[in-house]
Amino acid sequence: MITLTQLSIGYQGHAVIDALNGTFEAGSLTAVIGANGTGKSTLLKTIAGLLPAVGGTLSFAAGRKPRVAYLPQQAELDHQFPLKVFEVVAMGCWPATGLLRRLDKPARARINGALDRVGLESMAARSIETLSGGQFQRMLFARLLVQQAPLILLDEPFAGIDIPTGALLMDVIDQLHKSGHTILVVLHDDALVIRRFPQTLLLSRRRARWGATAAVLEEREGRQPAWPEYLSLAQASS
Ligand SMILES: Nc1ncnc2c1ncn2[C@@H]1O[C@H](COP(=O)(O)OP(=O)(O)OP(=O)(O)O)[C@@H](O)[C@H]1O
Repeated sequence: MITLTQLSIGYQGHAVIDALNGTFEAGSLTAVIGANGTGKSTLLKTIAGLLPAVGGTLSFAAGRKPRVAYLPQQAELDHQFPLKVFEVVAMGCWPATGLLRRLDKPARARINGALDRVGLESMAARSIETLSGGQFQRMLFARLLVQQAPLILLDEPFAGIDIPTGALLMDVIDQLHKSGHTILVVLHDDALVIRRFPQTLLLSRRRARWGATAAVLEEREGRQPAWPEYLSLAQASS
């Protein structure tokens, strides 16, 4: 679905990370992990087309970029906009219906079904300014369900979210994965990555590791000593 060839990403011509090579296969579910500042959000923004690549190429299957649904970190979103929950979820229909076309019955049914799926059926008429962080994220996931974009990019979707909401949203991600969407998710929770993400891209300042999650994490753990050196010495001298 997406192939990166010697891709350098960054800002104003300065690379944050250089020479990324690899492929996100069609229908894959990949966790993008790494320490703070290693370029995870930058990579998603570049794939979404919001940032130009600093160098190298980003190519898409069939030579055409698919429709993309991109969810930035919550902090980058405006929660104060004067819209109702239903209206935000209905935006997911725009690629199919156009901006000004009235929503037909099947479209309304899709929107209501998505609100139901994320447990917001009773909040359709609520103003989005009144939503909690978890409710806001549920609403955005309902829009993803309506949108049905082939490529889905999620930047830390569970940050600041309560556990039941996180579990529900992870199930929605699984549902989208099973129905064939290609999904990249930036995460900081290794336990979740191991349990639920078949593929991992680990970004670091030196080089990226890419592949089956168990192999990528094993390689990373393998590089770290089990105990810090000073502790081993202290034990040896006691
Ligand atoms: N608009 C910008 N202009 C210039 N540099 C930026 C900009 N946004 C981010 N950076 C820098 O690019 C680097 C990568 O940032 P990015 O947000 O992609 O990291 P990240 O891996 O997503 O980090 P985190 O886990 O903290 O969210 C950082 O050094 C950051 O300071």
